[in-house]
Amino acid sequence: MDNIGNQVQFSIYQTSLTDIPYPHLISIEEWEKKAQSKLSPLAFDYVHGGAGCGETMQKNRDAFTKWSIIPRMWRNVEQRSLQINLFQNNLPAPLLLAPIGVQSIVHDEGELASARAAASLHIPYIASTASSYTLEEIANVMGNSVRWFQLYWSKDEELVKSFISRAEKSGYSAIVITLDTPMMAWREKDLQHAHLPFLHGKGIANYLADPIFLSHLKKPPKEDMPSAIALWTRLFGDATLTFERLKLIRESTRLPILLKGILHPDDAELAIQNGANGIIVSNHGGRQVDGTIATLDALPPVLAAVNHRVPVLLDSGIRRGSDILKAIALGASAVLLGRPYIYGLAVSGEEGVRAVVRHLLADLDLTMGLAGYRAIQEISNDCLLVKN
Ligand SMILES: Cc1cc2nc3c(=O)[nH]c(=O)nc-3n(C[C@H](O)[C@H](O)[C@H](O)COP(=O)(O)O)c2cc1C
Ligand SMILES: O=C(O)C(=O)c1ccccc1
Repeated sequence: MDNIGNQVQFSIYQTSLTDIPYPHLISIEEWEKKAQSKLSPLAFDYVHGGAGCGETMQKNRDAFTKWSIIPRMWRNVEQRSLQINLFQNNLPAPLLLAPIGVQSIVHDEGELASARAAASLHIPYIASTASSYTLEEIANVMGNSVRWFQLYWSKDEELVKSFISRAEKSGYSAIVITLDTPMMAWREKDLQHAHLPFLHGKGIANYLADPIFLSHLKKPPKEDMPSAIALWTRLFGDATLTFERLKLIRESTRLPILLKGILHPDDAELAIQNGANGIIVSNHGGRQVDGTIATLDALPPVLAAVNHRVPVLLDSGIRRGSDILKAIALGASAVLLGRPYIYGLAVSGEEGVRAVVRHLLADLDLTMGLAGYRAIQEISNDCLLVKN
C-alpha cells in the first residue's frame, strides 16, 4: 500500500502521500489543540476568542453546512488550476492571509514568519496596522511577493496618511480598510484576563515606529511605555467615521482600496459609491458584534447589490477546502484565512504557517476536482449548491 501511496500524485501542493508536511497535524482542529498546548491561556484566548458568547463564531461555521455541493462526474479533471487574477495579479489560489494584529504574542518571529510563509507559496499577505513588526520589516522579508496593507483608521488623520505613505513606499499594492473595529468589542475572555494585547510580545511596534505617532510623545516609548500605550488607546479608532470620509484616502492614494467588514448590502452600495475598489464580507471572525449574520449568509445579498462592479472577498470561519469552494460558488472572488494560520505559527513558526496553508490548498484542489471542476473560474452555483 505504501509503495502505491508513494506514487500517488494527489495535489499540486503536495507531491506524494509521504510528502505531507506535519502528517500528525492534518485538521485545523488538531492544529488548534496543539497551539493551545503550547500557548499561555492569555495568548490562546486572544487568538481563539470571540465577542460575547461566541454565537457569531458558531454561526459562521454553521452557515457552510447549510449549503451542499452536488458533484459532477466524468468531466476530465486530471489537470487542475487554482489560479485567479485579482487586481491585475495572477495568484496561485483564491486565498489570502487575513490581517492579524500583534502576532508576536504567539511566536517571537510573529508577522515575519507568517509573511515569509505566504511569500514562499506566493500567497498574498495582508499586514495589520497593529503588527508587532513594522510594515517595512514585513515588506523586507517578502521580496516581490504580493502584500496588502490593512488600515485601522486612527483618530489622527496625519497618522492615517503616514501609514498609507509608508505602505506605498514599502511595495504594498492594496489598502484594506477595516470598518468593523472603531473600538474593541465586549470580549469576555480578554476581559477576564484584563488583557491588553499590545503589552505582550513585541506589542504594537508598527505604531511605535511611525514618525507621526512618535511626534505626539514627549519621550521615546522605550523610556516611557505607559504614555505610548495611553496614546495608542486614545488614537486607535475613530467612531465618528462615515462613508464620505473615505474621500481623504481615495484622494491620497492610487492603490486599490478594499473595505473589510461589510455585511449589509446597503453598505456595499455606499462603499462603491464612495470609491471602494473591493469589498471584504467579514464579521471579524465573530470578534466584534456577537449575534451577527454569518458571512456566507451575508454574501449573496452583498453580491446582488455589488452586481459585478468590484470583487467581493469573504472571511470568517474558513477551515476546509469545501468552505472555499462554497464561497466561490456563491460568487466570492477569494477568501481570507484567519485563526488557522496563527495556530500554525504558534506550533511551528514559518513552517507551521506554510503547512496549514498547504493542507488547506491541497484539500481545496482535491475537493474542486472531485466536484467536477478543473479551474476556479468554472465554479458556479448552476449545479453546485442547494440550501438545505
Ligand atoms: C487574533 C486576531 C487578531 C486580529 N487582528 C486583526 C487586525 O489587526 N486587523 C483586522 O482587520 N482584522 C483582524 N482580525 C480579523 C481577521 O482579519 C479575520 O477577519 C478573521 O480572523 C477571520 O475569521 P477566522 O479567524 O474565523 O478565519 C483578527 C483576528 C484574530 C483572530
Ligand atoms: O483582536 C483583534 O481582532 C484586532 O483586530 C486587534 C486590534 C488591535 C490590536 C490587536 C488586535
